[in-house]
Amino acid sequence: MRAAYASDPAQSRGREFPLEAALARGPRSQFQRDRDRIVHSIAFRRLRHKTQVFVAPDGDHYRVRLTHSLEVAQIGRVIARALGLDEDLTEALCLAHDIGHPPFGHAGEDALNAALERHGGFDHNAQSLRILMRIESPYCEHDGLNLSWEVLEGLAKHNGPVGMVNWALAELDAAYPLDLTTWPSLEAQVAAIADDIAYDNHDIDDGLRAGFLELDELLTLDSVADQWRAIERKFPAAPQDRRLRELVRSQIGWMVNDVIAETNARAQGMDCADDVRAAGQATCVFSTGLAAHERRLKRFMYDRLYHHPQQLQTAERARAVTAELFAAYAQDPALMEGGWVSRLPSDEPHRSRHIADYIAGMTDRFAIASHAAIYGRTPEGLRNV
Ligand SMILES: Nc1nc2c(ncn2[C@H]2C[C@H](O)[C@@H](COP(=O)(O)OP(=O)(O)OP(=O)(O)O)O2)c(=O)[nH]1
Repeated sequence: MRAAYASDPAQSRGREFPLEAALARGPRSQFQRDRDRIVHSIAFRRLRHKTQVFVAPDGDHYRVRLTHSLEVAQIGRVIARALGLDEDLTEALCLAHDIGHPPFGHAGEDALNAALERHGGFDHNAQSLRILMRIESPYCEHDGLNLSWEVLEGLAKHNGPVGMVNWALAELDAAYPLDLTTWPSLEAQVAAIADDIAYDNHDIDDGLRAGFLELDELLTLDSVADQWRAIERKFPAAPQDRRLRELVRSQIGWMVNDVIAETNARAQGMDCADDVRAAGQATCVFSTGLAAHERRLKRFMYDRLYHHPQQLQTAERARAVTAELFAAYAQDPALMEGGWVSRLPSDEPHRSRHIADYIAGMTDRFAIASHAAIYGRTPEGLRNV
């Protein structure tokens, strides 16, 4: 049953470019249409070759941004349904939340941010909106996918109210105001916490698979050790790899149930979606106990996996490759493919931002191939799994 504080597609604030009446009356709700526009986008398909944790992994079982986004959507839908929220809006937000990531994940983002230092910097969340509102343009009548206000609002405020507004977001917000200073809908808050639940857990799985993490190290975290002991008691004879899958599954279940209970309690008395926006604080959160565990887990993952010496080395290489691509296109824009050369603005900051848009849209493998074509050798030291 739809909760009073759920977003209602029939009450959507609309789109930047109004839909033809015939389209608006079709069989799908507005948020269903948004979800479908995202699934059919090129930017979404490119996520299959974008870094989650490991750059261009050779192993088929590692997460990439696409499989991560699908896992986020699965978790988001479970939470949304339990809370009576709009599942289509939640799913649209989960599927689109990483669309602005450049190649090589955070390393690529750091390099583009440095390249645009004098031109306002680069931020993957703002870039998601730039892609969806301006860059990917499958329609004849306007630029962008022309998504509902609620989807754009949720993406812009993936991390809550926006304090420091990046230039890209400022530009889009000026054209189509997104109320950046309030909290977003509960659907957006669910998508954000589903993102954390998904990567907190699948990165354990991938870290163990890659040999960057060891089970003994993980068991130094009390809550993980408790769950592991329960699994050992329940399945004393099961092979280790299955028990590890049970561990990840058990932790996801624990987190999901905790979020549902805590959010349910906090949302009591809210009568509409705008009550969530006006709450002045997050409504969809972990309980205090689980939040403390999750912080410890994240710290552990940064120390042992994301900032593992081998990962830092790869990141250094990825930053260099991205910076070298930027330098090459800045010096000779004709190296860019397709219509990117003919659309190149002549003035700054627009010229540099255009080049950053071109690079940010690349998959890991396209960036590696482009670098190889320009510099005459395949960049080394990027892959480690
Ligand atoms: N290899 C590597 N992976 C990282 C690093 N920092 C984060 N990650 C991975 C861990 C997660 O799978 C994922 C989390 O980053 P996201 O950009 O998806 O979320 P984050 O919370 O940083 O930002 P967001 O919520 O999107 O504003 O990226 C890093 O320094 N190196």
